[in-house]
Amino acid sequence: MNSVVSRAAIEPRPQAPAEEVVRLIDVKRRFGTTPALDGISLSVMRGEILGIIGRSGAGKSTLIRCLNGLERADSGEIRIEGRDITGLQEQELQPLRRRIGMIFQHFNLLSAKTVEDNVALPLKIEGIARAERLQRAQELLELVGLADKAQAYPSSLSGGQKQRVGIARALAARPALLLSDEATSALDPETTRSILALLRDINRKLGLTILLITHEMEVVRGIADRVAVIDAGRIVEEGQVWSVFANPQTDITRSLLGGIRPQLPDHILGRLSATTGSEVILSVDLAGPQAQGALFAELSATLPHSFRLVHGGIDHIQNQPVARFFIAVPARDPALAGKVEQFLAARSARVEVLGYDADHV
Ligand SMILES: Nc1ncnc2c1ncn2[C@@H]1O[C@H](COP(=O)(O)OP(=O)(O)OP(=O)(O)O)[C@@H](O)[C@H]1O
Repeated sequence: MNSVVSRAAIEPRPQAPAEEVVRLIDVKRRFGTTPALDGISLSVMRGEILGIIGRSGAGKSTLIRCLNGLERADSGEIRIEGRDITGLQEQELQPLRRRIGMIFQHFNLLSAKTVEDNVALPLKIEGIARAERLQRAQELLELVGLADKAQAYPSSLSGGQKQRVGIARALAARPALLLSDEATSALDPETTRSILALLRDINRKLGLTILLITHEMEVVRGIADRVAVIDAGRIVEEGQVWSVFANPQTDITRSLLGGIRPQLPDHILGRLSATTGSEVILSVDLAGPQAQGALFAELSATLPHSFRLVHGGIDHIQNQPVARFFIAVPARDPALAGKVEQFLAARSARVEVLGYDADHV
């Protein structure tokens, strides 16, 4: 991964650590009878990466368009660096828009311009002299690992390289906020990881604030500090990424997490019965020190032969262990599953009885 960041490339302004770059208060936007945004309140602090995740139609694009002033909110406040933008005229919005850099799913590069000219374009619009803007473009291309592609045209670049150019261009005018609109959705998993690592690297070293809109939990997991889950124009869940992964509170979040958390294998799920079987199948969710695995050794010592591990694993999110296991408890002693459940719940595990495994021998 080529993501060595030079501090001089962006020259962040030193700021108080707890300053809000973005604040939304009860923002509403309706299209006919559809409430695209139905009372959104949220903050993004300077230097933070906030992931906003939701299914198709949840309101993500409307939120982005309201943030960059392309769409007007019907009511509520949208503050960028403390300034309410909701009542501003188009002319007044322009300098504020320059405080927001954007990267897009399809990169939006100008095909007739070189990489260097694409990156320098926001500075040209600002009226910066050519020599100065090309020097800045060169610094930024070094920042994103593409110093040797300055004279290339976008058509000769891979998707990952095009997005690196997009990131360099978004940073050209030294924005206070980087808005990422599904920026990795068109990329393969490996390229996605390298782009997320680059964004994380820039965020850590330079304190860049990032608001990242996505429908993929993998993206949130890879980069965000905090996550807000949006559904039908409302934030239905919000918190530290590891904590939301460990203990999702809504069905929407659970369904968005579905693809990346261990699930009971289909062949076992398919034969579960609600009433009878040789084993009771339990899911066990753990976070923090209890997720390190010692809990099952303890359970085994306290209640010998009380379970077998069926499936699952330990993940690490924001350096916190987050685990999900599926265990099978013999059903011949009807009280045993209850004892196991009690033992685990007393040690902060979230336990759910999924059913009886009818066919296991
Ligand atoms: N210009 C518009 N006119 C009418 N309805 C709209 C308009 N823009 C958005 N909507 C509706 O508002 C709701 C939210 O749409 P939005 O595009 O913000 O969702 P999204 O989360 O970005 O979805 P996707 O991931 O599919 O882009 C949807 O029901 C959509 O149909």
